[in-house]
Amino acid sequence: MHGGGMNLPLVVGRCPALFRAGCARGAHRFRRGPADQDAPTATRWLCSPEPPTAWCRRRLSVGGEPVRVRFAPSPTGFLHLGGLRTALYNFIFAKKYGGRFILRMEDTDQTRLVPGAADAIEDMLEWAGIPPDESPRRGGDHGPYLQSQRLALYADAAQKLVEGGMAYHCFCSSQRLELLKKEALRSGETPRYDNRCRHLRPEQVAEKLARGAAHAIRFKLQPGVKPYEDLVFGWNRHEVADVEGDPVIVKGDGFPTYHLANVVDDHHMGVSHVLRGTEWLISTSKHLLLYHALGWEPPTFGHLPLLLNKDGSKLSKRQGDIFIQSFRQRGALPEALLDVVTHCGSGFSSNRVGRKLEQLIAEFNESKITTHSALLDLEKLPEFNRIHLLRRIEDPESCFHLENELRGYITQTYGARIQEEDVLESAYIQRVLHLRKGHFSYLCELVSPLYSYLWVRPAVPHKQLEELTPEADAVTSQAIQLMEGHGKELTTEGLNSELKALAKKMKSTKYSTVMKLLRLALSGQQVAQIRPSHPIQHCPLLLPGKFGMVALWHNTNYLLDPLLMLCY
Ligand SMILES: Nc1ncnc2c1ncn2[C@@H]1O[C@H](COP(=O)(O)OP(=O)(O)OP(=O)(O)O)[C@@H](O)[C@H]1O
Repeated sequence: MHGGGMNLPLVVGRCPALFRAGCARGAHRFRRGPADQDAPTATRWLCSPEPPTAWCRRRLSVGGEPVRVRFAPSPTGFLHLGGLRTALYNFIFAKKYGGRFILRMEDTDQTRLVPGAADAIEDMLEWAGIPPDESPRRGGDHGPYLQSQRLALYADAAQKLVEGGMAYHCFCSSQRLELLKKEALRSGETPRYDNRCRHLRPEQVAEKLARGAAHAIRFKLQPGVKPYEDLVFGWNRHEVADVEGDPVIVKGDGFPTYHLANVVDDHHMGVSHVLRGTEWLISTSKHLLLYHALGWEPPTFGHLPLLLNKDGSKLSKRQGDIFIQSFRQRGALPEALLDVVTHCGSGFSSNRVGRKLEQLIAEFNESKITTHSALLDLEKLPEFNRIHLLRRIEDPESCFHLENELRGYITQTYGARIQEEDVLESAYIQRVLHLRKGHFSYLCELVSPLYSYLWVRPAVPHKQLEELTPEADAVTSQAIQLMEGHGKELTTEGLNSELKALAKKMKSTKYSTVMKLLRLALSGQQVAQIRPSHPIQHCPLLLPGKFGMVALWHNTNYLLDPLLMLCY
């Protein structure tokens, strides 16, 4: 199975034989070769012909050079869950190894910039609890952190490459490039630049530059790419010159392309580990050629699996519904979103919900990151959010913030309809939060029509109550007396037996009708709201179903008002 190696076009992955034999990182010095001619769909695994070289092999520099990782989004849209996942892994990696987490904005594609996106991305990282140590907003020793402000560095690097004969000016028009592309497609080949301008004589180049001819700069791809060890994918080598034309590194507008800019920035910013999405795996050999040509030591690379939509497509900035801020607006908590992006596997020994960031950092293990991408599962978000809301309610400081947020929702939703100002008081709101915790997934549920009785008196027509029983007035006035008599000392258990006794005294009203009547009068609800799927032992003052509202109103000193209404 492991034969001798030669120039193979694509090298990705681990040797299944070794992997099965227990080598976790897969195939040291093995690479995937082309499929056999007679078995085109099979994969042959071949020995790597050359041992990996030291410069492409730098390991985690714990205790040595500081770990510096960067999250480098393009502000061509807002942060989405896939980006959040990659940012989180960078953050965790930095914190685990005592390093620094850098945010760099890759804003060189000026045509696609979205106003406000750069700021919004940084806002969302902060909101998610994974703030960068260095960033456009925070600054740092290796700034500026916006690529558009680092153009001189790219120009220097490009000039160095041109002067060293490793890059050249390309004067090909867009029409010619388009034609090349069309011809390739017509003959069933992969389009690639034919490297024509590589062969221009120096005087031809000088003449064109002198008359101001439009041009780009292309990097000369050299054969003989060296293998490198990816933290996730193991040994890799992509003989890029065999399949691609020389890539543009500086565009006609003077801005660098991703390939040059990220190499130059990672070098000047002292980035030790590049952890980015797998879509860049194929480009890494190209980047290593650039490092080599510039005489720089490359960082260690780790390509992270992508988050995919259910249809298998990559999450994209063009999908508004997966933006972090839209989840935030809908009431999702950052901890719940972190659960969503870590729950789909990879990087942790186990898949647990409800971990705090410190636990994620402690449990992170980069050797557990898998190579396969993960499908985004948003169905679990409400449940994750419920768990984290419950935790926040139990923490006094977080509960105080929730209280304020909920007060905002109440005034926004009910405004002038609020008759009793007490419902806005801290004690009352906190009480509601504690009584209902574990029963709602989003804070705004507490101001939904289902819960309106908590904030405004229900307007239940007397006639509707009488439809339940002709003894409606008698039942309600006796219930009032009962509550007045006991005051705050009435427990739910006590109330339960008292109401049973009350029902017995009635001529034609069963106990169940008494409860229905009170529920309707107090809440405006025909049916009990407590979700049977959730245990209610956390809510000692709320009995399942029928007693819920009575106990709540009573114990919040809000007691008899709603019942009194019935008397008029
Ligand atoms: N779906 C995804 N899952 C995991 N990581 C992702 C995903 N999409 C992007 N990333 C990573 O997030 C980082 C920032 O990406 P970027 O801002 O370019 O987002 P993008 O969605 O890829 O952009 P675009 O939609 O413009 O292609 C990169 O390292 C990228 O690999």
